[in-house]
Amino acid sequence: MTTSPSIPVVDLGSWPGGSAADRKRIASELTDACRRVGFVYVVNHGVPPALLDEAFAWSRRLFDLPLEKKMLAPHPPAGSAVHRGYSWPGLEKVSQTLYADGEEDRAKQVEDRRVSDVKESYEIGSEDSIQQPNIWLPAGVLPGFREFTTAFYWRCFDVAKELLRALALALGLGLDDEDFFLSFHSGANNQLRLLHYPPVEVEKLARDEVARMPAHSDWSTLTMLFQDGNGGLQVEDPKQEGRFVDAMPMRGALVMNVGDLLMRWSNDSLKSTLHRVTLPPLARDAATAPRMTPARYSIPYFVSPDPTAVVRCLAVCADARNPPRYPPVTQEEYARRGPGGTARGERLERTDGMAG
Ligand SMILES: O=C(O)CCC(=O)C(=O)O
Ligand SMILES: [Fe+2]
Repeated sequence: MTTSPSIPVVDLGSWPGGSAADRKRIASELTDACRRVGFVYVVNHGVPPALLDEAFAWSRRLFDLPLEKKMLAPHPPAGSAVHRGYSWPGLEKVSQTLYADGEEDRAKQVEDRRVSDVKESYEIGSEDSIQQPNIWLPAGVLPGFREFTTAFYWRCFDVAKELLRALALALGLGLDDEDFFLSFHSGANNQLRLLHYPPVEVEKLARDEVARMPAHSDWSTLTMLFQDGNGGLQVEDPKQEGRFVDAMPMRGALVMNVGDLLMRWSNDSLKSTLHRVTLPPLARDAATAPRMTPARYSIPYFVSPDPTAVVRCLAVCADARNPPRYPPVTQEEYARRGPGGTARGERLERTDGMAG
């Protein structure tokens, strides 16, 4: 399996216990990738391949359950602020309205989508979150699922903490204050998402008669994504608006991307890049294209600040010639605005009113 040339690869292997020089180099590589592309493959991140295989196996077991069993943990109806539990195929419709730089009132492009996404998902948060209580299947339906996924949630946060430390180090926040971002992230407001895209007709996907996940950015500080080997994730080319490149699967790697809040914190110097899930590369070749795409499983982990954390433009990212572009906002307020809330003059709309 290959990677995409335009998405950098960063090896985190010598980050823990590495020399100061090693850590600086890794931190700069990661942060440069966030500046240029907003997406980066991270290898040797510390989640063992066997644990990832187990996570995907639990995801398969969950989605293999009959619909009526999965519906025993239903995602709350549209309009609810709670984004937990099982979303059945067609419930969610991701769309994004793009606005000219920072201006909320001038629509540059308005997407009016009539099709729903052919995917199902299950959202898990921390057991400590009061605002976002988990919605579990009744005991006995998938024994072991709750225990595995809650432990996996915190395992992912261990990796996220190192990524947040590296970003703080390279941005030069204070005197080597690696823990700057961590002080806003207790981990309780993150979200683990299991995603399953069932096979769909290649022709229909190619003609936009069905969708998997249309272009959007994430609301998080950062997102870590684990994907299976089937492909389909695409990332907007930072040099050419509207052109998307494949983020090819790379076994064992995670794909990290900058979310809207980190972009806001960094005064747009780190990029929250549009991405989407569409036809996998194999299915685009007319000569060999199967009639149906393979199924796709992916596991994003959205890392967000605590609800009362104030996201304020970092002093090191602004000066007289480049003043702060956004007023300070709490995570809570930012999330509460829901569709129409702007991170960088963009809107992310979902049928359930929440986003990762
Ligand atoms: O399935 C994927 O690879 C993408 C998921 C994603 O972008 C999201 O859930 O925000
Ligand atoms: Fe996303």
